[in-house]
Amino acid sequence: MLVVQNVNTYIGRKQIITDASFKIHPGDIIGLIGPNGAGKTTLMKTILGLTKFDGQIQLNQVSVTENQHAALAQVGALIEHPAIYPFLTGQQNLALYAHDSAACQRLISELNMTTYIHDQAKGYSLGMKQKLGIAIALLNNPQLVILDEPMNGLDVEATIGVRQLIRQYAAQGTAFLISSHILSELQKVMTQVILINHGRIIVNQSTAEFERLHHQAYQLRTEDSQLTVESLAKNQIHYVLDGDTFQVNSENIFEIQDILTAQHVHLKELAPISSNFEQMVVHLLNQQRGDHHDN
Ligand SMILES: Nc1ncnc2c1ncn2[C@@H]1O[C@H](COP(=O)(O)OP(=O)(O)OP(=O)(O)O)[C@@H](O)[C@H]1O
Repeated sequence: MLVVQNVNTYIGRKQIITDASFKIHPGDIIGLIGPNGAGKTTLMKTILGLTKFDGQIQLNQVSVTENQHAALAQVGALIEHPAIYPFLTGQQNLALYAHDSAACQRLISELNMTTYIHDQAKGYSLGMKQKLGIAIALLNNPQLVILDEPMNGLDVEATIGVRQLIRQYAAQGTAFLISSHILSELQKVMTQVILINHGRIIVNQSTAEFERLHHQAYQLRTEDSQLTVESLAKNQIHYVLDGDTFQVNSENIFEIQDILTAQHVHLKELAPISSNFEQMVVHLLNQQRGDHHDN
């Protein structure tokens, strides 16, 4: 559906995105993550034809450029601050974009906005504006929805509501590209993760693949802890021992199994320690910096 190929984005003379390539398919929920200033918003703006870039961006085989936006009719977006007219009511703001008023009413009630939708938007709180911005992005059954920090300012109930809406739309084929610093929140919905650092995509994987490949820690128990301690130490394999449970790094688990087999020590348990997505991301970014001290 969306193909981004060898894209370089420039702001002024500064290159912000370098050689970005990825695809988005119907129903994908892509979590776009990365440190402050990594280029997430710029990448989103580039897809929306709002920046200078070279390379190819195509939506359903139709090119998007800085001056060619026809393909974007099927794209809903919320980038930075929602584009809301303050002297119009929420309802009037939505009506500016809505093709189908019944679908618009459904969104208002799904996002719990009925009590204030007829008030002027200038009196809305941050979260109320955010919900209105999300509603605008979801109007008219878009094929692709781009959301920059959508959970900004949302309370718990609104966060759950937006999460459910994202899942519901994705199940019907809408694709999402969502940036957020709240990784635990993104983790609940995303099916694919794109990690960007210094304007370069360093990871583009399904969340299942990401967790499998970047899982750092495993726990293992054997039938002979003492012999296991001696064998691991002799082979200079780092471990932490708690009772009879060893915590080891994922990159060592095949070697450990070979060592234990050679010593005729049987495994009682070998299992990944429940994944902490945040730690995995920090570890990857630290690896990029050539620094291995995770916090
Ligand atoms: N209008 C601009 N003029 C100059 N530099 C810019 C402009 N907009 C963005 N940049 C630079 O581009 C880089 C990427 O910024 P961007 O806003 O895309 O990052 P981000 O990943 O969205 O960050 P954050 O998580 O803080 O929102 C930063 O170094 C930023 O300083």
